[in-house]
Amino acid sequence: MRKPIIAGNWKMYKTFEEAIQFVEAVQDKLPSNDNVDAVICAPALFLPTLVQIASESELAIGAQTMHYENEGAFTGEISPAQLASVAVDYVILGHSERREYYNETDEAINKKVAAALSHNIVPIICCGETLQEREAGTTEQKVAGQITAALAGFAAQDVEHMVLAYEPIWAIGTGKTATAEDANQVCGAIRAVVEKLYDTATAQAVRIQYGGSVKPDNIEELLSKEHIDGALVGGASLQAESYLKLLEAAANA
Ligand SMILES: O=C[C@H](O)COP(=O)(O)O
Repeated sequence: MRKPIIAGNWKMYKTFEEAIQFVEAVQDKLPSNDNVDAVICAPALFLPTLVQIASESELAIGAQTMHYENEGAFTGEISPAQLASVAVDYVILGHSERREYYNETDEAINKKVAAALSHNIVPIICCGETLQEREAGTTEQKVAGQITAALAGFAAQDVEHMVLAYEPIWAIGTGKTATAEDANQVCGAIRAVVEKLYDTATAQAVRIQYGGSVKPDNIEELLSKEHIDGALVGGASLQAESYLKLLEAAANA
């Protein structure tokens, strides 16, 4: 049985003060991490402070992206070594917004996954199709290609500690959620890709999140599906109350 993982992706929202208030508000109310892993991926600027505040709780802090080099002349970037030096536990890689606005490629994502693992940072690797791709019937082909590229060169024991996230691009921030059946079907297809690349045990161990307009009122149904092991959540992770509701639902799934 895979433990659910709920990761909030705050994107470019919240001031420093609001971020601190959020972590202080949730940290004593988290369900046990025997039942759910709780993660907040915050703007990079806030990471050291949030890690420090959350250190006594079961809330894990993650970044939203990073470079694959440990250091160098890359103005504005943040390195895996820098994230590790402030004890960040997770990093989102290959989010569709990074792919679209910052030209992040499958090749760069693969290098970032290797860099994250080398610093014991858990990568949350995103994949997902556009509306046109869904309508053209190429969803599974698209996500299989993205996942295969991201995992190139890794051993099974690396993969079982990664988190994969299926986010249909047309469902992000739009209020349009994929039906639980559709989301489960694509998450199942991703698991089948992992099985084909590795073996059944690895495919059964890896956790696959769904993301795209996940809210307290749809999380239960999504998590009731066989292949959905959690959620990568934007909007509904910004308020302490709704984030806690998502965690409760996952802890009781
Ligand atoms: O990383 C999170 C996703 O982009 C989903 O965002 P959303 O929950 O606001 O649709």
